[in-house]
Amino acid sequence: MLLNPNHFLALPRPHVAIGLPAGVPDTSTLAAHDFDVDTRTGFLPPQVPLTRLPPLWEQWEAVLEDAGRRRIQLGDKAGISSAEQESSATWRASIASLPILPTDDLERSEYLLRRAHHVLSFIMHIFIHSLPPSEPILIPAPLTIPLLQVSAELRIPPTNNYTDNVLYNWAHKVQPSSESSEALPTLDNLACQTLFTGTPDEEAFYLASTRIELRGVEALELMRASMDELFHSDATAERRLTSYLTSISVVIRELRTLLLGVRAGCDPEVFYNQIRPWFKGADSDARERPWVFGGLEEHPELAEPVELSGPSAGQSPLVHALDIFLGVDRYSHAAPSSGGQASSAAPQATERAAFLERMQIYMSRHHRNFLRHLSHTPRPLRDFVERSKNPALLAAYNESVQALKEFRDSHMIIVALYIIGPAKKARERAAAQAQAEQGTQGGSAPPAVRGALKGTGGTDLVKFLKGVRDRTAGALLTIVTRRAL
Ligand code: HEM
Repeated sequence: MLLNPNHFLALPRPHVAIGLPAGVPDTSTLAAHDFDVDTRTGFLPPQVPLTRLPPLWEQWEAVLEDAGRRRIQLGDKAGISSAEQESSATWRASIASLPILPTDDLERSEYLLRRAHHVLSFIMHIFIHSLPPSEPILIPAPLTIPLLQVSAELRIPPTNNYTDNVLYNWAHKVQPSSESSEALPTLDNLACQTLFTGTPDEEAFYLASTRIELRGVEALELMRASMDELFHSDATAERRLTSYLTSISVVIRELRTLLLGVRAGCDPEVFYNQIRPWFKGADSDARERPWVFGGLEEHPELAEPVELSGPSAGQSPLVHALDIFLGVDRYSHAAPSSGGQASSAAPQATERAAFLERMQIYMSRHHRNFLRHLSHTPRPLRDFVERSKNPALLAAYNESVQALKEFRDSHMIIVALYIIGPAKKARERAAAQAQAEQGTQGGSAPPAVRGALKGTGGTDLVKFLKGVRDRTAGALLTIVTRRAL
């Protein structure tokens, strides 16, 4: 959807470095003045994200479409045919021969920039992961320069992220009737715009997150209402907060059901072997090949990127918001100085805090600001609940924390099913193959399956996820009633 140039949203975007003049609202997106959090769709944009860039950048769209048409395969796919390899090489060569398209006119619109990041980051991941494993990763300038320019404008790294493949990747499955003019996304009418593999499994994987974001809107609304009550901090506020927290725990339990629902459409083996490898960032490449961004020497204004993790639902602003609102962030991934029951696991806690803070770099700057705003509230919920000694309020708070802990329990089950199990099978296959080839290539497993399992965000995933889950449980408050004092 392209906006009429006279529309207020088509006003020039604020300069990324200078910002807005005093008193001028940020209209770069529909809800930018509210941290781009829509009251109806939360962190998802309320309208279908732009599906195609204007003709000036048509060549990028055509390259992405061509990748889908050719069904480009992973460069290290077992048994890749020479026809598939040739097709990949031809596709990659078509990128190298593109002109370096200017991005100046994209910079007038947040929507154009987001579509450009979506298209270019998908192309870059396909380029990199379709390369034969023995080849160095040299990304050509017609891709790197515009991607780095667009990323600098959006203030996010140049890799494919959760905004690209979930938040700004939705479409209607069935076109709603023209009367439903708003055409908001709904849980049962969702599809994706772009996929790496074209498989229904990949779509089901993204849509599990899309549904979680959408169902989470009610939790965001309850958080907002709770913050109003924290302002009043009286007996009525305690009563209302108790009710809001009870409702939040119901929503979190539904998020858990939606998370587990991924099993209905996404096969673990397909996910692990065909889908997940496209997500890898530079920090989870087992071969540790550096990603070399071509053309930088001609563009001294562009910095060599250092943040190169792949997409992860660890970049979901909703889950971060729940952590921050409930105050479990200080427990689930806090730096050791934050005190409380958290202080015993100091070094790992710092690592976790660092990871989750780092994941915020990959979010849209509006959502990042929202989380920062939430974490700097002068009236934190947890402190109020603790001080109140109101047993019903404490119980309702604990119910929400418990629900979040159970969400993370289920997340561990999903990770075991989708990563740990298939990785074990892959290791066994590799070992059997190595054994069969013994004498010619030696008996050790190939580097792709050796060592601790890494998340696409680059974590030692089992240790990391267990730690976050256990520390969420550690945020439960002990119920000491007023009468007992
Ligand atoms: C098949 C489905 C899923 C798999 C295999 C999976 C896997 C992982 C892995 C490996 C990590 C470790 C961090 C990293 O390095 O990326 C992670 C983190 C995380 N994932 Fe998932 N995930 C799945 C679905 C989801 C969904 C649907 C959500 C919610 C929108 C979610 C939310 C998170 C969060 C918030 C983290 C950060 C750790 C935490 O706060 O607990 N995941 N996930």
